[in-house]
Amino acid sequence: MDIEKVNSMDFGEFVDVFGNVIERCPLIAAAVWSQRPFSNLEDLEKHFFDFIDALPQSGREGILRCHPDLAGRELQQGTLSAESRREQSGAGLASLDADERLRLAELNAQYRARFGFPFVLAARRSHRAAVPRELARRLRCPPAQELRTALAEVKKIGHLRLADLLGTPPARL
Ligand SMILES: NC(=O)NC1=NC(=O)NC1=O
Repeated sequence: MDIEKVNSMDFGEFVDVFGNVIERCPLIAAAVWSQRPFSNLEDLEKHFFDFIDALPQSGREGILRCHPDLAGRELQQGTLSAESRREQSGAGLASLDADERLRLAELNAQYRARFGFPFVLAARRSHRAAVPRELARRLRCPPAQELRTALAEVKKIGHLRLADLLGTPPARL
């Protein structure tokens, strides 16, 4: 899809296509639409990211809270968004054994209890062995730093989803 096609979209089509670039946050696409025309993918992506960066802390934390856990209940129940299911399965998280799943659930619960939002990581840039290791490492970070780290992961996920939608190779993040 080229940027001219994006710029020609009406509101409904734009939100249909880009509404889940940031997981379960169609509001962001709904807001970014009014910034058209976009000069290219980078410009479109910048508007998504600028919207996130301009939110108050409660809004940025809210974006994180819209993310399903990695290898969590939603993956088991098949209620993930298509994008999340592809990303989590691609990282091998759908084929964890019971012990691995339990360990991740425990770490996710500790993380959420400490920070008040779920652990978010760009699964396509990770793999099943690295997830618990990265979660355990980040669990020890100061909250302000961890909020920044988690949002950087949201942007990596958003970048990869936008690159898929526009058919452009993703940057090496
Ligand atoms: N909590 C998460 O990190 N969730 C996710 N990361 C991804 O890359 N896809 C997800 O659903």
